[in-house]
Amino acid sequence: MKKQVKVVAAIIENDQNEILCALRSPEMSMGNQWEFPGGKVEANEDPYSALVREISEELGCTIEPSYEIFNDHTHEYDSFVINLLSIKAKITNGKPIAREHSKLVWLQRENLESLKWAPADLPAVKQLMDEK
Ligand SMILES: Nc1nc2c([nH]c(=O)n2[C@H]2C[C@H](O)[C@@H](COP(=O)(O)OP(=O)(O)OP(=O)(O)O)O2)c(=O)[nH]1
Repeated sequence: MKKQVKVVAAIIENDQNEILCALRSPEMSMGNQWEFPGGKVEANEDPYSALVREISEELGCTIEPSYEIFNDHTHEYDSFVINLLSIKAKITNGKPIAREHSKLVWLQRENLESLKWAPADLPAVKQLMDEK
């Protein structure tokens, strides 16, 4: 059976209604694809704590999650199965810095589809584009 991983991803929106998109660096697995920043949920960790931890580690800022799952999607890659939980969040302290990613951009919803997203993210991207 393929390895199963639970991943949380932050949909961070700013006051201009732009969404933070992050480009995975070539050194990361699934390099050069766009994602919502986040990472794997550790054992005995709840998704919201995992999200706050991952964003602090990856982007060096503090977020407040919305405490509801915006999109829950399971996608089968060639080598593993991902359960991706996308959660909306606001930055409460600091400014995001690409510590691990190649690039960070803020995009309006209608422009999200111009990026090459990790396949597991497409349902969340679509849901975001459809909601406004
Ligand atoms: N953070 C994040 N990861 C995503 C998204 N979509 C998606 O398929 N993934 C995948 C990429 C990675 O294989 C995994 C997340 O792990 P991670 O962000 O901790 O990445 P990592 O480099 O530590 O992973 P790995 O090399 O140890 O496998 O989920 C997304 O929107 N955000």
